[in-house]
Amino acid sequence: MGTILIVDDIPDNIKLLLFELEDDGYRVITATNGREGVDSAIENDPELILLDLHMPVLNGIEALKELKAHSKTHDTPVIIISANDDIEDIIKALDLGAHDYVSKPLVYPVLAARIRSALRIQEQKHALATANDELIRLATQDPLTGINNRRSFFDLSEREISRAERLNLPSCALMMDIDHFKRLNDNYGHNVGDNALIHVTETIQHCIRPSDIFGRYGGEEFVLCCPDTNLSVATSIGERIRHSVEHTPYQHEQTPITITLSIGIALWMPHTHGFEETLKDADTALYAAKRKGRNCCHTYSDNSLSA
Ligand SMILES: Nc1nc2c(ncn2[C@@H]2O[C@H](COP(=O)(O)OP(=O)(O)OP(=O)(O)O)[C@@H](O)[C@H]2O)c(=O)[nH]1
Repeated sequence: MGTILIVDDIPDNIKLLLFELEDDGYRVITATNGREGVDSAIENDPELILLDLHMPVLNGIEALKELKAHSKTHDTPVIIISANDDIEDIIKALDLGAHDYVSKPLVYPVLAARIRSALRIQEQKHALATANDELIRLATQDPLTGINNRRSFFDLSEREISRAERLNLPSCALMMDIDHFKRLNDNYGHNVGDNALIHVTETIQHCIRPSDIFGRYGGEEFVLCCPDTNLSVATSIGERIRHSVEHTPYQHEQTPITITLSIGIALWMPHTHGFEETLKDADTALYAAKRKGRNCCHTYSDNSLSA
């Protein structure tokens, strides 16, 4: 059972309700004017608020406005307790976001049913929000490594590139592919391969800035978008990643397994072409790095951009 905050300036009203609600198993906290009520709601985070309309210091409508404007309480259901002739105020309160209202004299079983209904709806809202978060996570995260999947990488990097275009800033793409990963799978099994992918992900994460967009592009291929970054900085980022992966072996039981990366780097300049083109350039550079013998970085050179 949750906590209910009663805000009412008449002690006898509070006493009556408190007795009934506690009897139903709720924890009850109380306040005797709107000001106290808002402060108590922010401090105690109740599941529901019973708010009287006519009160000194801050009346019910003013208190409701404050509750709906505060990040800690804007989602807390509020049931207004009103007199029968409060029609205008009841309409105002519902328009301001009150969940429901009950008229005095209170009929407790009706109020109790409305409280249960409000709490049920609140619970469903939370469950929906959690399910929504989970859907977003599934749609954007690579399930093995937890980093951006390809689609999320594209979405986030497109957003950054639009910003870079507006601010006239260069950006870079790095394509990174584990060398001879098939051998690792063949020698140690697919599960060890999976754990090695997680290990490489974590090693790369230690080398990048929070503003960089990191994603898993495919099986053993990773991609990085570095906004506001020129080619010489991107080359040092690439070299830092390459060096770190090579010198942070994956520990399989007693055996350290050295993993290396080949990295292709390409520059994107504002007002030239889309970032997808730069990703293709980085991919071309990656294959040049593979041809050069692997475990190295190669920079795509297009004189019109890098000159
Ligand atoms: N364990 C594991 N292996 C994967 C995953 N995705 C792709 N792979 C494997 O990665 C390997 C990639 O092999 P190749 O494309 O031949 O490349 P490579 O062996 O890394 O060789 P080079 O890229 O040329 O250095 C294949 O054996 C895939 O099965 C995954 O999620 N987990």
